[in-house]
Amino acid sequence: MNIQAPPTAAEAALTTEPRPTREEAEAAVRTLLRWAGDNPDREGLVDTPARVVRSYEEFFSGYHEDPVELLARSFEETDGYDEMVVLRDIRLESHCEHHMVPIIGRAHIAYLPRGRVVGISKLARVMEIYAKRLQIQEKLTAQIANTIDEVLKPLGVAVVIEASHQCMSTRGVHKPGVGMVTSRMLGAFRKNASTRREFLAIIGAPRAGGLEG
Ligand SMILES: Nc1nc2c(ncn2[C@@H]2O[C@H](COP(=O)(O)OP(=O)(O)OP(=O)(O)O)[C@@H](O)[C@H]2O)c(=O)[nH]1
Ligand SMILES: [Zn+2]
Repeated sequence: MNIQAPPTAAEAALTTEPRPTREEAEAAVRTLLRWAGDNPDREGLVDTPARVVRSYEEFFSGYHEDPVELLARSFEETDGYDEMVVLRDIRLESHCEHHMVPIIGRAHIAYLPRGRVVGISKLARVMEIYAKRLQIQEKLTAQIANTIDEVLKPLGVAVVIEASHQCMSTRGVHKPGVGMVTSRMLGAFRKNASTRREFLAIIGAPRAGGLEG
């Protein structure tokens, strides 16, 4: 089952191209090193293309994982627990799709179970899968909420992300300490103001700055 948003025409076109080999990826890093003005053959840089490619495997591992499969295992034995479940302050590390530099912050994920609950680590893992792709924060927020909603079919889902974008702090406009806050509220969290307020009170006020660490 694939319930993710259908790929755009541009994404679909890219996925039909064969994945480059490791050697091709390393050669691309070598080109960037030369373009930056350095000598890729000097001692300190000779292993850098291989290191960068290994880092990319880690940063972008989310393209090879399926968040739907992850959430498939859920539990019914909850003695009728029907209150909000909130995972607060989940460390978030992603990369912006415009500049390929880090987005660092935290996510808060909540849902209102409809009979079934899921292992809490799985909510953080869903976030990880989408975070380990090239992202904009709005899309990341929506993807996490939509996947939980469509697989678990709870009474409601809420996702809030607070993050700082290194493309805004270390380059371009150079504004460190700026926090971007995005949210996606579905079901009861969207329709019912008191449910939303309860969630927002639990996670506390967004903290601008102090997100880079
Ligand atoms: N909405 C949104 N914008 C983002 C996100 N990450 C980066 N951006 C912005 O994407 C925009 C890309 O703008 P461009 O003008 O194409 O690129 P640029 O010339 O590098 O822009 P500057 O960053 O302003 O120097 C910038 O305004 C970034 O701040 C995100 O998660 N969400
Ligand atoms: Zn960026």
